[in-house]
Amino acid sequence: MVKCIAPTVDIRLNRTYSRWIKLFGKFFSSKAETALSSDEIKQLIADSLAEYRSDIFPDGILSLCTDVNISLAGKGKKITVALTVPFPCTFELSQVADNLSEALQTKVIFDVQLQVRPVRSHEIANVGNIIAVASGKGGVGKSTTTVNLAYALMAEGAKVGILDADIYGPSIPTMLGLKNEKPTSKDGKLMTPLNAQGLEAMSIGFLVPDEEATVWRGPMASSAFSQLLNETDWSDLDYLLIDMPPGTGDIQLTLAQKVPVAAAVVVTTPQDIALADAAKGIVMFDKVQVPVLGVVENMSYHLCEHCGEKSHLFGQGGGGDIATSYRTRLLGQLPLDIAIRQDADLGKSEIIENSAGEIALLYRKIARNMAAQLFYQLDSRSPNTAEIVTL
Ligand SMILES: Nc1ncnc2c1ncn2[C@@H]1O[C@H](COP(=O)(O)OP(=O)(O)OP(=O)(O)O)[C@@H](O)[C@H]1O
Repeated sequence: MVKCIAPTVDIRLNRTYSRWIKLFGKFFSSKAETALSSDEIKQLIADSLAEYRSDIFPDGILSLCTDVNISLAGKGKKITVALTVPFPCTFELSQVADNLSEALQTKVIFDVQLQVRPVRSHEIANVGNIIAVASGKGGVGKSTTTVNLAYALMAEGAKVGILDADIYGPSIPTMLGLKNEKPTSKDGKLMTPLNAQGLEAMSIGFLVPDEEATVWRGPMASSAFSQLLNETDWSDLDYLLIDMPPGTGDIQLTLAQKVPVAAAVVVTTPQDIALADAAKGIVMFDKVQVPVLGVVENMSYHLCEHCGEKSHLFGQGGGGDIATSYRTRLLGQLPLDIAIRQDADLGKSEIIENSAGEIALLYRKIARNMAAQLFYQLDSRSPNTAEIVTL
């Protein structure tokens, strides 16, 4: 009988790469000195993807990816891992690929397809999941955070839109560098959203002068908002982020009820007064059965430009405490940083400027956490999926 020997390729594990050696465990110790067969390499990669653990992959990468295909080209000079993921996570997977490349001493690349399923059914055409970004108190950086999270989701691989529900003080046009722009319409019925570097945007600020909307009463403001939501020609978005008006009054409650929001994120600063209002925000979403994915703590700390020392100007630990008290989670913390303020004023974003910069990476991590939470908490196969409340 002829014994079939799998062809070997010139790939050996990198002995010095301790993190992955630990992961590969006994396989490494038996194989480190020998060239590996292509089947062994594929198995090794599959095992390491299954074993990998992080906040967004608590049960490994393979447990939730589909269409996984590992292929070797050019006699093992390049390994491609093709897979489909249910939430955007490009940066984390690129780090995994880098680690594998180093451990195997050959180029490993991930060919990632994103397939985000809507967790709540609704009538808004071409929109997957609607996420409300809210704050109990004004001025905590909710709009700035919404814009940066939108770009961060895009950098992680998603198609994203932003809807400015802050009818009384729309700041999204300025923050996207679209002040004085007007939406057009192809059919005279639906408005084509404006496009800011790939991010689709709609705001009352594009349609009426600021002073005009400021005097609208509640019902007028909420019907203007419904029109913006329903009469915009979005193009196949994975996520639509809604920049909610600050506060927890009637207008916010009406919007939270009227819009088929899949979930909400609450932005706060660590000051006591902001935290108390953030708590009211969480309670408001609870009331209308909109799950809160977590809290983003903005202006958490300041890093001294000269000595690098971290100072907590507005207090410390508040965002985490409130998340724990209200049984949600802290999605992340952002510094008080002049670059964030300047970008917002100039209609730019750190993520567009440099998607691998320090601040961009913080926003990207929060965006991944948010999208992963939406998937895990509200996976439509789970009994926790929100009921649609139609009023
Ligand atoms: N992390 C940050 N570092 C520095 N400046 C920030 C940060 N976040 C927001 N800002 C600045 O704080 C100001 C308020 O931000 P923003 O308009 O986003 O707040 P808001 O909560 O949306 O306000 P409101 O809803 O009351 O209009 C802006 O000038 C913005 O540039």
